[in-house]
Amino acid sequence: MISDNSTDSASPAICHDNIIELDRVSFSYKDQKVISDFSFIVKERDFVGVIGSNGAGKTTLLRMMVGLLSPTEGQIRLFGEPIRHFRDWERIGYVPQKNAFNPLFPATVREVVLSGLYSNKKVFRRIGREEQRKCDDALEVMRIGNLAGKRIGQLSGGQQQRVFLARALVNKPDLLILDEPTVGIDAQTQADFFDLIFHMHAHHHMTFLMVSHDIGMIEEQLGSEPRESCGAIKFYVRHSHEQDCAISDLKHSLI
Ligand SMILES: Nc1ncnc2c1ncn2[C@@H]1O[C@H](COP(=O)(O)OP(=O)(O)OP(=O)(O)O)[C@@H](O)[C@H]1O
Repeated sequence: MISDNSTDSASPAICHDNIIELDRVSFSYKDQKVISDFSFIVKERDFVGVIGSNGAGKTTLLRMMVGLLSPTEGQIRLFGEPIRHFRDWERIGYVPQKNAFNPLFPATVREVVLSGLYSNKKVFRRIGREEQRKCDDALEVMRIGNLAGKRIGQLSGGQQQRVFLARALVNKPDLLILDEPTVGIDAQTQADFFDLIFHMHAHHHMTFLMVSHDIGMIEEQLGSEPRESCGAIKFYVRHSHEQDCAISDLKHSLI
C-alpha cells in the first residue's frame, strides 16, 4: 500500500484518525468556480451534516471526496492516503443524490443489496449464509424485505432509494457519505433511517457525512453552530465518544 502520510504526529487516540482531509481544495466547471480554497478535516467518529442552498456546491464536494471529480487545485486524502493512491473503496459507502435504474435493468433487489458486500474484484465470490443474513437484515431495516425478489428497475423512486440505502448499509462501511438520502422516502422510513444512522454513529464506530436540507433535524442532532463554512455551504459536526455496542445486526439500531 502506498502512503506518504509519515509526517502525521497526531494524538495516539485511536478515534482521532483523519478520515477525509481536504487541503486547499478548489473546483471549477469550465469558468464557473464552485469551491474555492477550502480546507476541512473529517475525523473518525465524526458525524458531519452538510447544509447549503441549491447550487452551493455540496454534490460537487461529495463527488470529489469519492474520487468521481478531481479538484482543480489542492489535495484530498482518504484514511490518510492521497486519493489518487486510495484503493480501499469498500471502506466507503456512497449514496448519491439521484439514483434511477433503467426499468429494464435485470438485477433483483436482493442482488443489488448483496453487491454492496463486495468490491469489484470480489463480485464472483460465493454468497454464503452469513452474507444472506446480512442482506436480510439490511432489507428489513429499510422495510423492503417483501421486495427482495423484484426487479429493481420496476420499483418506485422511493423504493429504489431504500434499496440504495440498504446496499450502502449492508457492509457497515467505516465511512458513509450520503447526499440527501431520504428524498422521496415516506416519513416513517425516513425517521427509522435517521434513528439507525445516529445509533450507528454513536455505537458502531462509523463516520458519516450527510447532505441534508432538513436544518431542524441537523441542528437537533449536531448542534446549532456550524463548525465550518465554504461559501454558502455549512458543516455541522458532532463527534462520538460513546460506548461501542456489541450487537452486530442492523435491526437493533432502530429502537
Ligand atoms: N456537470 C456540471 N457541469 C457544469 N456545471 C455544473 C455541473 N454540475 C453542477 N454544476 C454547477 O455547479 C454548481 C454547484 O452544483 P452542485 O450540484 O454541486 O450544487 P448543490 O449544492 O449540490 O445543489 P442542490 O442542493 O441543488 O443539489 C451549480 O451552479 C451547478 O449549476
